[in-house]
Amino acid sequence: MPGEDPTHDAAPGAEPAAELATELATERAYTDTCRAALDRTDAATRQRVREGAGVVTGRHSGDAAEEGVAGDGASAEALGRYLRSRAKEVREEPDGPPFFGRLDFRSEGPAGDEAGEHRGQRYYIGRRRVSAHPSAPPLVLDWRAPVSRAFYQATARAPQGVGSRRRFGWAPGGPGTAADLTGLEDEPLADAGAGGDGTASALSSGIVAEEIERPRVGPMRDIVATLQPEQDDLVRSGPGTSLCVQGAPGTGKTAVGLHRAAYLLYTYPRRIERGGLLVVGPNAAFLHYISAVLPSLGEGGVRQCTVADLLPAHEVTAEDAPDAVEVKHDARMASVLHRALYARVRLPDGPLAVPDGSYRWRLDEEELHAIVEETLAQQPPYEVGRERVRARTVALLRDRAERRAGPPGGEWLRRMGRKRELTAFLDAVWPRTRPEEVVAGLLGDPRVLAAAGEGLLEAHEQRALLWAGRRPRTPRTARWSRADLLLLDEVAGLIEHPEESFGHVVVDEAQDLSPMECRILARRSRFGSLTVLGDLAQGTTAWAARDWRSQLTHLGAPDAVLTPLTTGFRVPAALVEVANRLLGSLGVRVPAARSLRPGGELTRVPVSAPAEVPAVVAERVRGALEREGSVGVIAAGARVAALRDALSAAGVPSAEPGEEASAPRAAGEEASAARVTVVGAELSKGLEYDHVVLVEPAEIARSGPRGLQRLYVALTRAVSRLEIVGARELPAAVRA
Ligand SMILES: Nc1ncnc2c1ncn2[C@@H]1O[C@H](COP(=O)(O)OP(=O)(O)OP(=O)(O)O)[C@@H](O)[C@H]1O
Repeated sequence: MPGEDPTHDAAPGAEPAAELATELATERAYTDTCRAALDRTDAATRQRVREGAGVVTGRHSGDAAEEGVAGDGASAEALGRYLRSRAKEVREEPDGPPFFGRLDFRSEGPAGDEAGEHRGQRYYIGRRRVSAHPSAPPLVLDWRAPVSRAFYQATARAPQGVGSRRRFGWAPGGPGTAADLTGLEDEPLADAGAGGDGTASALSSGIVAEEIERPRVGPMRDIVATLQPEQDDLVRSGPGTSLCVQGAPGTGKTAVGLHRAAYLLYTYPRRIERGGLLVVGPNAAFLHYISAVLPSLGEGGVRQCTVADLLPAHEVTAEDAPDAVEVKHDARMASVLHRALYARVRLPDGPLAVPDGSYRWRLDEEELHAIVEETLAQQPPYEVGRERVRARTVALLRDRAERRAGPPGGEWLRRMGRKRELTAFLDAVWPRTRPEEVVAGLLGDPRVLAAAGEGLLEAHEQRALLWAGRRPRTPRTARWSRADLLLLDEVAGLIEHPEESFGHVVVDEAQDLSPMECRILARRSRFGSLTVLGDLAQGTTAWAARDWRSQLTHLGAPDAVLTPLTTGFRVPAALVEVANRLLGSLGVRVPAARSLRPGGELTRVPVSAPAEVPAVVAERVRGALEREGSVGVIAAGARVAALRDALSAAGVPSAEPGEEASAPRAAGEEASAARVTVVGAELSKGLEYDHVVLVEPAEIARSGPRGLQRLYVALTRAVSRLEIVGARELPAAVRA
């Protein structure tokens, strides 16, 4: 492995062996200095947390850096919170190399001028800032600091003042001590004069290539050491911009989204941390897979969940027929629910008389009409609307009173606002309600549904929605289905804006969200921005998006900047070629992927009889286990359980996605269960395995209306090898 050999043949600027050995010795000594500083900082942070107060040695050099001495109660509380989370991080932050890169800025020549204040400076770049003392100049800069940008962006053509870029190779998985530093590569930039762009130079780096080729076992890793320029551009876009990344499989969408989250938290801590940052993924296995990335970047406090986790916490005890599910996910339901809710508002049908001591104030029907109509026209949240009607009615009363006896005091206004007659009036024109009442009222009553759905829902769609057998007596006893929770959340959002609103939301596999699911996220990012990640070609749900603009509109970010990523870091060229054959049959227009990784092994394993498939799969898995890395068996969902049993019977126990590390295993089985995962094509989304055994692709292709998309997902999970096992013919769309 190149990384273990200090004399490995490094890219441009490789040093002769003796010089390299000297350089390595110097860098190892620097590693020791950094480690000692890190140990001191961590010990000091722990000490400070124990003391519970004091000056924070900000790890952030952005505007959080000087977050300081607690003055008032509020900032003391904030400081306490910060210290607690900092202490947690110190415990959680894994050891690892203290730096992965070095920049040497030029001191002379035109590039030296370009270097500006960094002229002649040398900077080490790592996952976190390292300094001997809070006020001492940093030994290592955080990768997110502004100057680190040049590490990712400088090229021979546009050196940005950088004379030379150094990359470091470390023993994989090691704690990052001096002994783990195994190699380095220098890339001269400023005097190269011509040739090369960022991508080319990164790819001629043995250290980058090795990182990309490294076998995958366990959860996803961060990619800070090898971020590519176009990825870095996305990662460093500001907090006010919503982004949408249309990325072919393995182009690093997920990685980019998570690194952007880390970047935003570092650069805009007040703005982003106050609102909170949310990462939304498609399922628990995926969330488990990505769960280690942000903590490895020092950001532990980010909420990572599915859309369903954000929904009201009702127990799901009913199941919908597929046609009902489809209507409930449809964007039209938002309008239907809006109508159903506002159908409760009634225009006043008479005057209002409010007693005040021995006197009675009288408001005319027309005046009251105007109040209700104007409030409706302003479209406030329902609950706000009710209070607005109350306030405006009281204002009318005040005008009356003023004309008669001069301005009344605040106490009088409060008394009027609480009058029984006024509340009765409000209950009649703008009654209080709850989401459960509105949704149960709609789905339980054909007349209510017909009125709210008129011109929006076809008769057969209304029939699909109606609770026939399970009509509850009260909303309290209603049995809710999974899709009903979407409706409840929608209505809750119409009644009152959700309390939970995030400063930034990263949404992965966003093509799969239904309009109603998108709206759940839109409601929770009203004052923030979004990073929307996905691939239209991988849309496998019944409602998957076919174009980004409408999806972005549902997500509340119609103006998001749409950027394609097409350079793949996972799937090698030979396998991308097979997957790309499917693109024309998927009903969407997306740019094809091109792989950065040459090679890849594709093996077709025909099986003579369907009954023999499981045994052949077991045999191939056993063969795959002889090589390094993870093995994924991907099949149509309905086949997964049987395959798992067959593998187990053949002595190759496997795990479910996300369970690899904790899979139960008998003596002697350690390696297999931790390395072999059997997963349905649908659930394989976002995951990757070094070796994929793809079982009966024809079955996957026929598994429902988005079967070909599911097959496209399955075909793009392999990092190195893909074996296609099956008794059936390959689907026509993938045949060469
Ligand atoms: N710059 C990079 N350096 C090293 N590895 C990278 C880089 N970019 C992406 N990768 C790796 O490529 C693989 C695919 O990345 P990721 O899962 O983020 O892609 P994706 O676009 O979300 O894929 P999919 O659409 O299939 O879910 C991961 O193992 C990731 O770590």
